[in-house]
Amino acid sequence: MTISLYAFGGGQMVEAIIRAALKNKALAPETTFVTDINEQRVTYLQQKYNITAAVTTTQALQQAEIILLGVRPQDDWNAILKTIVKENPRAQVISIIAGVTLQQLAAATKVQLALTRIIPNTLTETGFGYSGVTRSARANQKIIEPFLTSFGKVDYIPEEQLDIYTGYGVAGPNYVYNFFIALTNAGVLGGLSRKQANAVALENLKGAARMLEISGKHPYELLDINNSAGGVGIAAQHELDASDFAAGVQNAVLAAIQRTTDLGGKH
Ligand SMILES: NC(=O)C1=CN([C@@H]2O[C@H](COP(=O)(O)OP(=O)(O)OC[C@H]3O[C@@H](n4cnc5c(N)ncnc54)[C@H](OP(=O)(O)O)[C@@H]3O)[C@@H](O)[C@H]2O)C=CC1
Ligand SMILES: O=C(O)[C@@H]1CCC=N1
Repeated sequence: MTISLYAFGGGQMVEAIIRAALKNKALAPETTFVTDINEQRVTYLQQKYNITAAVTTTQALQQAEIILLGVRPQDDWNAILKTIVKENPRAQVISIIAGVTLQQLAAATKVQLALTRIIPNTLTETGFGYSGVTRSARANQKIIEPFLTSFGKVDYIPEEQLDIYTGYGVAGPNYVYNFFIALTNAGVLGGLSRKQANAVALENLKGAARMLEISGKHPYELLDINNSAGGVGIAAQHELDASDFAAGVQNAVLAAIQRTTDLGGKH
């Protein structure tokens, strides 16, 4: 069964959500509406997904079962919330805005909305990737859950963990993409073609993830299997241990968490 949706902001994340939810039949094109201050985005979404991506469609907003707040923390979500209170205060309102708390969202209106805060992952179409989710007391899990699970796995977490989830989990693919680039460049540096290096790295990435999943072994145990005495693997391990590799990744995650909190705190 599909649910009607009205999204404010039609950027990268909303597009990724809609693409997966339409594909998984949680949304139907005729009851999916997106509004964006950027008219080119509206036209693009309309043409690509056959949805009604209109600049103003008050009736659609009034009838939407779920309203998605898809703008950035720096955008005027206060004004959007006021519009929702005026047009459809009974809808389930889902905010994907990084860092902005339920309390901050609630403070923007006098009426208590059925608010849920989620931090979705751009891996929407893969079936992988967790959304961190925190519901307010008025949110209706039965209504929102089929929609949420149509674009990823759902992890209900305390709100104080959402910023950590954002910097670590949702920005998570960024760290993996960076590792992939570093690794494939190493293959090319060693003398493989770009095509070969990409193919080998992708298989290793998928295979190593699967090994971690099915073996139940700690990664140190898996490293033991790969490192023979006085051999190749341990020579590489020595260089990695002497480098800033681990600290670099950890500092990047901590910076992302801090940035999430800072962005929310600005409001
Ligand atoms: N990308 C990601 O991986 C993730 C993003 N998020 C969250 O999703 C939200 C959107 O991020 P993302 O999609 O990457 O950003 P984008 O910049 O791609 O999208 C935001 C869109 O909203 C538009 N916009 C701004 N103000 C308004 C308004 N008042 N009414 C309607 N539209 C408006 C912007 O237009 P214009 O550009 O012209 O200002 C832009 O098209 C953010 O809050 C972010 O924290 C959460 C999890 C992951
Ligand atoms: O960069 C961003 O703002 C989004 C939020 C978390 C990951 N990407």
